[in-house]
Amino acid sequence: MAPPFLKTREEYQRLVDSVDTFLLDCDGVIYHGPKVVEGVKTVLDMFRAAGKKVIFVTNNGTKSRRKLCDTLNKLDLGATIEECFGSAYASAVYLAEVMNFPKDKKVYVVGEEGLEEELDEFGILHCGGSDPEDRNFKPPIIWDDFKPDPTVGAVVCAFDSWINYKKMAKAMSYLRDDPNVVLIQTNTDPTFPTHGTVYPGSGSLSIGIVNASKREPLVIGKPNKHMMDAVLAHHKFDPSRALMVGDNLLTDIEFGLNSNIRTLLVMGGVTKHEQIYGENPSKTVPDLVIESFGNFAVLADKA
Ligand SMILES: O=C(O)[C@H](O)[C@H](O)COP(=O)(O)O
Ligand SMILES: [Mg+2]
Repeated sequence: MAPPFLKTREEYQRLVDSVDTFLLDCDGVIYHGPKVVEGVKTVLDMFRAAGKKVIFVTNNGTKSRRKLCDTLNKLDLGATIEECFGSAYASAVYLAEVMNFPKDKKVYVVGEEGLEEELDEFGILHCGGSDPEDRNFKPPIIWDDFKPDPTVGAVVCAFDSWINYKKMAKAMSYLRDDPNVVLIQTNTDPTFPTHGTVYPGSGSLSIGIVNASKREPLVIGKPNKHMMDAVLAHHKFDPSRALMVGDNLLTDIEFGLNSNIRTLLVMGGVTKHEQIYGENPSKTVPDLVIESFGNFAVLADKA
């Protein structure tokens, strides 16, 4: 059955009254690229003033918790680092605390500074990433130039605006040459919303490495439990009074479903109206739908 589309002030109020903890996706819910979604500041201020817990949960692997917090605060959203979680952080937690990644091994990073920062926080050695040697690639490919680092024990792929053939070839060869080298993807989002449309996301960038290596990657970000484990290590909340708000059915809404948390889908991000209300709707169904998270701002208007 198609989920209810919330439209009235009364419907918004009833939902808000039933929630103590809001888990908020970022790209597509809080901001679109550099722009904050209209009404979101008012909504967050109102929720916090009412004593509600707000937790930001992004799959964006370019942002460390610190960077995510800075991004939110540049938009005047008053975030604290304790409220901020990302797939880069959850990946570092997984490597350090679940895998006990050896201190003398390195991660080959297909990603940016935010991921490197989180690895540094956990004392995990890394190479690749922002190293100019890997970023400044121009054809032709000089195959003999690549001297593999024998200490690489994992390849971690995140969103990487500098993705190039050299990085892909290096990542693939670490995986090809040593079955003990593990492949981790921070997240697999095919697209993300920005500048009024959608563009290739992290999953679309790392799929070539997955294909070439023929490895089954371990995926950390939403909808996987590793992301929720990272949040739950910092925050206790009653799942029956929590709400996962997101724009992506396969990451955010599945994440809520996997965690037994109600879900609210916002439009205007990566999901199209027909995926919910069309003739062949998605099998992933949110509990509720709203045009925008900013719509709750009408509740701040006492008139
Ligand atoms: O490509 C990516 O990494 C993701 O699409 C993107 O950044 C998702 O962020 P989220 O919507 O989870 O905040
Ligand atoms: Mg999103």
